[in-house]
Amino acid sequence: MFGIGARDIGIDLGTANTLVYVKGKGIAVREPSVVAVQTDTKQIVAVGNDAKNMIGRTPGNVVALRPMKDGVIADYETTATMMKYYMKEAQKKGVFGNKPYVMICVPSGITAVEQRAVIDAARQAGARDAYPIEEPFAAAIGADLPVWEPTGSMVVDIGGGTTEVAIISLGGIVTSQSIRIAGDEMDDAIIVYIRKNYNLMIGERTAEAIKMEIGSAGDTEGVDNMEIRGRDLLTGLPKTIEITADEISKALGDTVSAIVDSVKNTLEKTPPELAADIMDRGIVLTGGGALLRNLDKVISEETQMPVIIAEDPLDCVAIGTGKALDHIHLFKTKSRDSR
Ligand SMILES: Nc1ncnc2c1ncn2[C@@H]1O[C@H](COP(=O)(O)OP(=O)(O)OP(=O)(O)O)[C@@H](O)[C@H]1O
Repeated sequence: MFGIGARDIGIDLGTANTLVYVKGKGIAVREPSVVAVQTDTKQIVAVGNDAKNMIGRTPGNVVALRPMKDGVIADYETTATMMKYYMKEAQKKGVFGNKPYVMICVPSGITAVEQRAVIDAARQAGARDAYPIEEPFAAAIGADLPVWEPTGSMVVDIGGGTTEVAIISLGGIVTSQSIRIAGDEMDDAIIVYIRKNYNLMIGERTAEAIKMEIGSAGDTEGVDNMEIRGRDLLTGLPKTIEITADEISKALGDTVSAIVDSVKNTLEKTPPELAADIMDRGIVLTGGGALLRNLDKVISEETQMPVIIAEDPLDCVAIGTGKALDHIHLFKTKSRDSR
């Protein structure tokens, strides 16, 4: 009676953003994975965009937390509450019915206990049942790669907390690597560069804005300078400076190299037949980090392989969780086997 319905949902519980995908409807919720909490009572005062706007701007008794910083669940209780909140938001919009099946993509660094806890939280939030899916696998499905066929596909998902590199064939991950270096690390590198070179303290949100506006993995030709504001560490007063794209490219150098190395390491471990398939199809980049200017070119130069940025890289994982619902029987078997 309760088969797989048109209103089952997929959740991309990302370290930077959480997306809820409703089967037959598309993406229903897209918000930052941020929660603002009252420090004394532990009460949640805001979630998502409202909470993100509070980062670095809260009074003493409120903290804006990213409960999944660095690709792992740093704060389980808050993560579970946040996920429930987003499921309720989607439900409020009337986009899914009672008791949907839920496919959840969790950061790959997550432990079995944490995974269990997230699944339980989804059940508590009203899921009939919930199944975990590995992030690069979901990204590959979302990027329309032929994951179920006996041919090699390679996906590099560059998110906020982690970069996941995986070779996929016949519905499984053949080889993969996950490093805790991605978008957040790029923001931190910009903060450190500006502090060291200009004695100027800038916040996470400013660093992210700089990365998105003028950041580049390589060539910076045609990219304008940018005016940025922060606090002068010598005088303690607010100050505006102008920085060039070349400087930011230099600041991002180590992070970009780490991502490229991880791609190369994974390629080295790839069986030759699959490597040949990937050579034909190209390496596919997903996740918000795929949008860093010229990152595709740099990876292509370094690996001598074609590199393609997926359509809607920020949505691939969520779309993949949604599409994976069509194959939920496979995930049910897997989850039963691991119990
Ligand atoms: N245009 C852009 N240029 C560079 N980076 C970008 C751009 N747009 C988004 N990003 C970065 O992408 C990251 C978020 O990507 P995404 O939403 O795929 O991560 P996530 O799935 O939440 O994280 P994870 O995969 O680590 O769990 C952030 O670090 C953000 O700053």
